[in-house]
Amino acid sequence: MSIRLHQVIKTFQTAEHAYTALKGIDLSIETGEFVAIIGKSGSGKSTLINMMTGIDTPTSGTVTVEGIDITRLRRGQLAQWRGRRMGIIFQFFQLLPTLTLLENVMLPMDFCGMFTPKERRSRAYALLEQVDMAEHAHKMPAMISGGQQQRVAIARSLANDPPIIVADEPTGSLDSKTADSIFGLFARLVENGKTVVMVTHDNDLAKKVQRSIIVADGEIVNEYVLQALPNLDVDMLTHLHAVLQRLNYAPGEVIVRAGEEGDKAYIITKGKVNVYMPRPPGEDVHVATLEAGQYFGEIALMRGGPRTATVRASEHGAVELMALGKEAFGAVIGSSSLTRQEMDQVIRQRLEELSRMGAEGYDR
Ligand SMILES: Nc1ncnc2c1ncn2[C@@H]1O[C@H](COP(=O)(O)OP(=O)(O)OP(=O)(O)O)[C@@H](O)[C@H]1O
Repeated sequence: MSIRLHQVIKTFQTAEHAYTALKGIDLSIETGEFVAIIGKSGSGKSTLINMMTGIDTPTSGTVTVEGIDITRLRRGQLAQWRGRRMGIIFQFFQLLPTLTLLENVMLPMDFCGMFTPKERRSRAYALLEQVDMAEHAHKMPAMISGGQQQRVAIARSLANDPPIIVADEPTGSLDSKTADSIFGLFARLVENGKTVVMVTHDNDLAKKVQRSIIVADGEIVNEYVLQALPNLDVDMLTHLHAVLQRLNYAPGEVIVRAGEEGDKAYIITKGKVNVYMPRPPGEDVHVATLEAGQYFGEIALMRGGPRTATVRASEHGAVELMALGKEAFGAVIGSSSLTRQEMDQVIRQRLEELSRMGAEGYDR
C-alpha cells in the first residue's frame, strides 16, 4: 500500500472561528494506482493532498506513506523524506524564476544530495528530454509557455525518481489541448509503475483515470455510490452525499417487501442482498443476488406502484446501504439523462427476469 490516511481530521483555526476542512478521512491508495481527486471548490481537495505530502499536518489521525507515519517525522526529516519519495506538482508550476530550466530540474537532487554533480546534470537533461523540453534547457522559466513550464515542473518532480507523484490541479491553468498532453505524461508515469494522485476540476480527465475520489464537504463520497451512479457530475454527487442516509441491516433481515409502498431507493455499500419474487404461500423464489456498487428499490420510484420484489440482507453477513428518498432520487434522475437511460435498461432487465420466472404482472 502506498498511501494510507486513517481518521484524518483537519481543523483550521482562524481568529474568529474554527473550520474543519477534513472530517475524519479514511483512504487507501495502492502502489501503481492512478487516482483523480475531484470535488467542488472549497471541498477540501488541496487540504487532503497536503496531508499526503506532509506539506500540512492533520489535527488528528495518521498519514502513512510507504509504511512511514509521516505525521511523526520532524521538519528536517520530513523535507528529506519528501524530496526523495515524492514528486510534487502545483497548478502554477512554481519554477524558480532566476534559475534555468535545467537548474530547476537539478535542484531537488542538490537538495537531497542524490547522485554526483555530473550525474545530476545529465539526469536533468534526460528528464527534460522525457517531457520534450531538452532543447529549451538553458532558457529561463519566463521565456516559455505555461504548458511548457508544467512539463518542466513534471521533469523536476521526477528528479529523485520518487515512487509517488502528487499533483494539485496540474492542468488547471492550461488550455484543454495542453492539459491533455500533460495528462498523457502522467499516464505514462503510471505505466512505468509510479503512483499518481492528481487533483483536478476537469471531469473529462477524471473519467480517464482508474479511480476517482470525490471530496464533498471535507468527506469522501463512498466509492460504491460512485460505482452505482458513475455518470453523475460532481455537483450532484456532492448533493447526494449530503442527503444519503446510511442504514445497517443484520444478516437475513428484510429491507423491502413485495407489495408494499416504496419511498426509497438503496445503494449497497457493504455486503450482499438477495432479491426474491413473492410466491404465495410465503415460498419466495430467489431471483438475484446484488452486491456493493449495485442499487435496488428503484423500480417502484421510477415506475410507481408497489414493490415488485422482496429484498433481504444476505444470511452471510451484515449489510450497509445508502438510502435516497423520492426527492433525491428524482434529482439524480433529472440531472443526468445517461443515468436515467441506464437505470431504465436495468429496470427492463429486472422486470424481464421476474416475468421470465413466472411472476404475474411484471411485464409492465
Ligand atoms: N490555512 C487555512 N486557514 C483557514 N481555512 C483554510 C485554510 N486552508 C484551507 N481552508 C479552508 O478549508 C476549506 C478547504 O480548502 P481546500 O483548499 O482544501 O479546498 P479545495 O477543494 O482544494 O478548493 P479549490 O478547488 O478552490 O482549490 C476551504 O473552505 C478553505 O477556506
